[in-house]
Amino acid sequence: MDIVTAQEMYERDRVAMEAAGLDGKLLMENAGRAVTYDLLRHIQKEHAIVVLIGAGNNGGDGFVIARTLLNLGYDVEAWQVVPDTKITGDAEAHKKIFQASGHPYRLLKSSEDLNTSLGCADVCIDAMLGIGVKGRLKEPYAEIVRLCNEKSFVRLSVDLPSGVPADEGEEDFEAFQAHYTSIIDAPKQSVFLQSTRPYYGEWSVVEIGLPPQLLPDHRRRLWGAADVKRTLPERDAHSHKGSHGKGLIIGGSRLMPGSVAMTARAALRSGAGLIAVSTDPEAIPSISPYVQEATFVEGKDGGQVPVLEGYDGIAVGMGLGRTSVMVTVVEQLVHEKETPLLVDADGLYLIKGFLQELEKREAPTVLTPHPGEFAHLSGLSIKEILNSPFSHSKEFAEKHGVYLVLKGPSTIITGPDGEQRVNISGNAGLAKGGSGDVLSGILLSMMMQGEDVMNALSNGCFLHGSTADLLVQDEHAKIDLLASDVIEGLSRTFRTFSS
Ligand SMILES: NC(=O)C1=CN([C@@H]2O[C@H](COP(=O)(O)OP(=O)(O)OC[C@H]3O[C@@H](n4cnc5c(N)ncnc54)[C@H](OP(=O)(O)O)[C@@H]3O)[C@@H](O)[C@H]2O)[C@@H](O)CC1
Ligand SMILES: Nc1ncnc2c1ncn2[C@@H]1O[C@H](COP(=O)(O)OP(=O)(O)O)[C@@H](O)[C@H]1O
Ligand SMILES: [K+]
Repeated sequence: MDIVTAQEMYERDRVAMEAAGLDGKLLMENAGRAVTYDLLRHIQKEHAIVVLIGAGNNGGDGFVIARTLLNLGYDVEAWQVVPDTKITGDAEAHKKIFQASGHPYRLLKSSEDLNTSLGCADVCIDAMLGIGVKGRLKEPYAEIVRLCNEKSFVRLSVDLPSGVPADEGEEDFEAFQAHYTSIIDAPKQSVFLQSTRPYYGEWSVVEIGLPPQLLPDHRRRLWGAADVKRTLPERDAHSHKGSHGKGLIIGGSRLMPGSVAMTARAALRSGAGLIAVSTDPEAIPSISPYVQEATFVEGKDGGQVPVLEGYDGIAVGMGLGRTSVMVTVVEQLVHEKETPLLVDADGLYLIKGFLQELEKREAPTVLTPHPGEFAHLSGLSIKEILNSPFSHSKEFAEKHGVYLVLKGPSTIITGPDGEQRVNISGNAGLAKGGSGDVLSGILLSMMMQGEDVMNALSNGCFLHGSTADLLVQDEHAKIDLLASDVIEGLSRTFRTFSS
């Protein structure tokens, strides 16, 4: 499913109208009706409903929604919150159809009148502003939004919660706090940002009849279960352990043995053929009982710098520490151009001095930072990253020729050519030490088994998160879930996808 900016959404509508001949009024009818039937899941027949209608096309959707609900026999009060002169174009056409259907609307004159009406409502449908919002809300919207947010009714938004910007990069806003948002055609960037995501509440996307083949491809997609089903490599009946990748994991130290142990076990649970671990010899006794299938490699001259040849993929950084020996290891990895490389945790700190050289690697380089680590790598502040994760990820990945997995509740995976995928599986049970180590193991394993790196990374992120989601449905709560539980839960997720 495509993820769009406001501009890209207007472009999709324009293509539908100009290239496919879909009339704007028809699109609005489609949108309004699709949203109505979606919202009905949250409305009961005995509910008193208020529909708030704003000045633009989002308000036009509101007239369609109010008409459809009234035609279906629901108890609806339609409030136009701007003067008649503000309702123009397709929205005005739908206002006329609404009136021709014999339905009355109320015009906002004072906020007291509206407040009385809101006081009697069970459900409030916000069709005030959508992707056309610019800057902070002006009156009367700002006051209405404040009134609505204080009420105890169910708040449902059309396309976007009014006031929420569609695009990343906007910091200064005030918005309707929806319990549920019915998104028209495609999720906007703000669905995935830390600051704007909470305003949407739960959400889903309704289809409005745009012609898929004609729509521009912005190469920014939400990666879902259907994509995983379509692209997850099948295990060939005639395969042997060498067919599924021989991986090397460099990490762990005397005081941090657990991280590399989890990465190795997660890689094996995700299908890697062979896993070798290069770690501090003192850490081996605590790692080996946890991953009996792994082997251990000794560095050159008995030291900690391993031989890097002979692997299908290498992961470095988990629990590695930041000593000068490790700088040498990372430097050699950067110069070892032919093996796919994944860098996480301490590895990300150590690789900063070699960023300019990554472009020269022939095999894929994957960096998996959380926002704090990305701030260190990029020199940006965490706030800047959280405000504009799409553009900063893209710029960084293109500049350094790397795959970037920017982790968080919405994880953004960016390729060196700027293509982006977003994963939203997972839950706050993953917000714990070790979750990232498990993800690294899964990603290493996926990269060794599939040819397409973007698919491998997107599938790995999805499987990691959806395992956590499955686990909190029955066996665990978000509070007690451990990273090691996710490793053991992978079997269940893989069975779901291979059945
Ligand atoms: N064919 C299509 O395009 C389809 C579009 N569809 C629907 O249309 C929506 C987009 O419609 P849109 O472009 O009319 O924008 P929308 O969000 O309704 O608002 C525009 C109004 O907001 C006002 N305004 C702006 N900022 C403001 C502020 N800070 N504070 C106060 N007011 C502010 C602005 O005022 P102005 O700046 O012009 O004075 C203008 O009057 C989209 O989200 C979807 O729901 C569907 O029907 C499918 C087909
Ligand atoms: N609130 C959350 N919702 C969904 N996924 C989350 C959440 N918090 C963390 N995660 C996921 O958990 C992992 C945490 O990785 P990371 O920050 O590197 O953790 P650590 O370094 O502690 O192992 C990432 O895959 C991230 O996407
Ligand atoms: K809205």
